[in-house]
Amino acid sequence: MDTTTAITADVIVLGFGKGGKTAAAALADAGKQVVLIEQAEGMYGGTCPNVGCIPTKMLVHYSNAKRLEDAAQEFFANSIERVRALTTAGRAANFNAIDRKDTATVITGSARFTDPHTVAVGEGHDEITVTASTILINTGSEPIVPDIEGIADSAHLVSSSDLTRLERLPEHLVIIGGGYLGLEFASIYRHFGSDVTVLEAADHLLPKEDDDIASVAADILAGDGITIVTGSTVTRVVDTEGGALVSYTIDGKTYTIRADAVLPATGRKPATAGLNLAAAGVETTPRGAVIVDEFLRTSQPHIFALGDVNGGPQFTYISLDDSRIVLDRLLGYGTRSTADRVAVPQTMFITPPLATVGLTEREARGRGLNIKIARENVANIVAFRRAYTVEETRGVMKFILDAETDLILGAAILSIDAQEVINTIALAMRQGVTAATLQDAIYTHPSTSEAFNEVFTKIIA
Ligand SMILES: Cc1cc2nc3c(=O)[nH]c(=O)nc-3n(C[C@H](O)[C@H](O)[C@H](O)COP(=O)(O)OP(=O)(O)OC[C@H]3O[C@@H](n4cnc5c(N)ncnc54)[C@H](O)[C@@H]3O)c2cc1C
Ligand SMILES: NC(=O)c1ccc[n+]([C@@H]2O[C@H](COP(=O)([O-])OP(=O)(O)OC[C@H]3O[C@@H](n4cnc5c(N)ncnc54)[C@H](O)[C@@H]3O)[C@@H](O)[C@H]2O)c1
Repeated sequence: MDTTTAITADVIVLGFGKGGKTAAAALADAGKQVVLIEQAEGMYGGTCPNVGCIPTKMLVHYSNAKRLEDAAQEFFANSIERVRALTTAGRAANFNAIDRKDTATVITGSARFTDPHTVAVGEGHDEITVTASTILINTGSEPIVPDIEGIADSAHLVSSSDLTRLERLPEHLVIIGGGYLGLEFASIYRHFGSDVTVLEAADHLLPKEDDDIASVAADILAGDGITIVTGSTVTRVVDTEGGALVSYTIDGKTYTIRADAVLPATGRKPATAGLNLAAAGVETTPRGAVIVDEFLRTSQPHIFALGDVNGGPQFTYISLDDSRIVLDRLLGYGTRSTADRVAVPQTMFITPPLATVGLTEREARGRGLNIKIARENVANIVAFRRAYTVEETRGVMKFILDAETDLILGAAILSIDAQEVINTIALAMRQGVTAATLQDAIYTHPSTSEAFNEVFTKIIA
């Protein structure tokens, strides 16, 4: 007897990520029958509000609020509890925002394709199949656990998700990889009171940034007591009664450190393994990313891929922008594309945060551009009084300017409020606003934007 439940819809959305949920809501509001399939109840709303941006940024906030007299473990546990409250509320709001619509349904279970128009959830008697003319893949990405002897079986292995809900503050956290994720957690856990070691394979930290910016960031992290070991190859993790022993080599010499918790932060790969994309005829790269064109169409024109799963930059706002492109194609004029993106900023939420946009000096010189460089340390920018009022004068601001047109080609801002003011710079770059205009603008006082009144006069090259 066939007990499979078969549903027909207009649109299936696989995964509750930023792009998928935004598109699902808009399509349902436009009268389409939408089925959104999410594999885990704990992930309604996707990575960002549950185990990504939101809990980590709340942990940045709490870890920075900790005073010397606060008991580390108690303060940490209270902070995690507040994070749990916020993520729980967010999850319910996200679920209701879709499932309460008359034309939308959320199904919970892991989805896999059975043919180009059909997706199945569950097994045997519990199987549900959904067929639709349009399918959006928005299954995100998952951490890469590096191929290091003993790491996968270690009882001390933790994921980034674990670090947003741990019950006990680790005494010593070892982080493998000094990228966005690794350095944010290094900063958070160090401020809560853990000893933190970052083992980075590259010869120096933040190799994509200019050396002058990377070295200020490295000095700030080291000044906060984070041990950063660059040029290191982690070879082995061995569990002992006293914790995990993590061995690494530098120039052929082996060192071993003890850890309560070991976080691999060596990148995230698109989450496509369980989707049975072959049944849909959807092609992937060797890394498992769904191959898309600039309109986010896959090798099957009725199937789109949004967010981390399509191998683009792994940021929530990129997934959101992906939804704008797909919605424009499904409900609008079909002209919007990834090629429209100019000056997309990013922020690493260490303390203070490092926000960047556009070209680095190295990239600009590599392209043979005629540039000038404005740069000043935060502590030396007299107009930046806000930094003194909040007692955080660490950092640097750097701008790469076109020497002929005075247009901004790139920026690196390592300072308080960097995550905010970088958006002004990105807007200026998109709108063709010159450095002189930003320098002469009226800003509120005391504010971080005021630094622009001065920093553009600090031409160093
Ligand atoms: C710790 C951390 C901190 C971060 N901080 C920031 C930040 O500050 N700012 C920022 O912009 N970005 C940040 N990011 C990156 C950001 O979270 C991601 O780029 C973004 O969430 C990706 O969204 P998405 O739409 O691609 O999918 P996701 O939000 O990842 O959602 C995909 C969903 O699909 C589900 N799924 C997977 N497979 C299946 C299946 N087979 N069937 C059904 N459902 C499935 C998953 O459970 C998940 O809920 C952070 C990431 C991490 C891990
Ligand atoms: N604030 C944010 O926007 C934010 C925060 C966290 C994560 N994210 C997103 O999540 C993605 C994943 O972050 P991530 O930090 O894991 O990846 P990443 O690619 O940013 O950094 C990985 C780092 O690990 C190093 N590495 C790789 N293999 C190694 C090894 N075997 N041993 C030691 N070091 C090794 C790399 O040199 C690199 O520095 C990022 O691309 C980012 O887009 C964004």
